[in-house]
Amino acid sequence: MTELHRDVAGPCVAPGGSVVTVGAFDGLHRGHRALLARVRERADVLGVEAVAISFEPLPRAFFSPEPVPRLASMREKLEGLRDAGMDRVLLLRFNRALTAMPAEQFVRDVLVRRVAAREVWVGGDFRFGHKRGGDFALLERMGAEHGFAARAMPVQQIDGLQVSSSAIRKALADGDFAHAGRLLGRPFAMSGHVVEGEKLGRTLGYPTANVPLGRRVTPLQGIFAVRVDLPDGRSGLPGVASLGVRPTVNRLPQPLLEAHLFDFDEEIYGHRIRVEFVTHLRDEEKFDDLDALVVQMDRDAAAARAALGIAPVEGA
Ligand SMILES: Cc1cc2nc3c(=O)[nH]c(=O)nc-3n(C[C@H](O)[C@H](O)[C@H](O)COP(=O)(O)O)c2cc1C
Ligand SMILES: Nc1ncnc2c1ncn2[C@@H]1O[C@H](COP(=O)(O)OP(=O)(O)OP(=O)(O)O)[C@@H](O)[C@H]1O
Repeated sequence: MTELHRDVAGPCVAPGGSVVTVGAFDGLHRGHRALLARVRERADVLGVEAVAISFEPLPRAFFSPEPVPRLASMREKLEGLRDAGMDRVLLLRFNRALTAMPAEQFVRDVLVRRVAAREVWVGGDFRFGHKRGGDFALLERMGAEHGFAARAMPVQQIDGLQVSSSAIRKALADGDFAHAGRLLGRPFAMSGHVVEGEKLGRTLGYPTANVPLGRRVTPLQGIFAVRVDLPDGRSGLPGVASLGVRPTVNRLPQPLLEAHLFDFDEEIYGHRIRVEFVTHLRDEEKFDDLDALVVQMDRDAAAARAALGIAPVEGA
């Protein structure tokens, strides 16, 4: 069981201490996973806890006047950190108080007092604390004083470029799913619970599993060929999905993910599904009427089948 903490007060790890890493960890890309694997490995060698310290909301989103798209929801991040073998996750509230905290105080209060760090692993260019005043050199200096070792993880690169959450957001915004997948080390996907829709989709010939994304700012918009995993273990089910505000029917205040699975006729309300994005087919459009929308949905479904390498429907 991974333990989760949301505040900075008081010690929380076993007396032996911990091997710890710190960062935003949005998307858990190849760089993050290499770092977390090293933390797990070193914690096993020392016989102590493996701890990840992260922040919510994402620091970048806290500071940006523009909405910053997220690669993963908070829940997906926590699941990913657990799957990477973290014994404990400190998910600190990224608020004014935390941004005002000088780097030295973060080291003393959080790394030393709260998680009793024996080793701290970060990427070599990692910055932290008020006005990004803390860097690797500070960790080394303060580690010598407080009895922990600062360790720099070699930067993970693909095609000579540093793997980063920002680079993945950009690749997705450009529709370059292949590049995003290379940086992530797996295809980009979103998970969520299926809720009931207006049931108009089935009258149009395209029943959809509707997955609300809450206030999450998504890095994608449009119509996609997708593969869907169900909680019962069935995976890679082919389909076509729309992620948008549905301007034709009734414009929604928040984007909704809707997936139509091919040759599938089951109730999956309430199930948590994972939608993997394979190809961006087009942007969302406002049609004059539902007939025009259905003509386009037929084209989308055919294009998605082709993109997924499945035979076209007879007579279509
Ligand atoms: C393949 C596909 C393409 C879609 N394209 C658009 C679109 O371009 N514009 C739009 O307003 N809605 C689009 N939608 C959303 C439909 O309007 C929506 O699925 C329909 O209203 C059914 O809603 P319901 O699931 O709440 O019944 C698309 C849906 C699918 C499955
Ligand atoms: N490519 C990488 N190789 C090794 N470590 C990395 C890499 N990218 C990030 N890290 C480290 O992982 C931790 C979490 O990184 P964080 O999510 O804050 O940054 P990021 O992935 O570079 O995202 P952003 O693009 O938003 O800055 C930090 O310690 C960071 O230095």
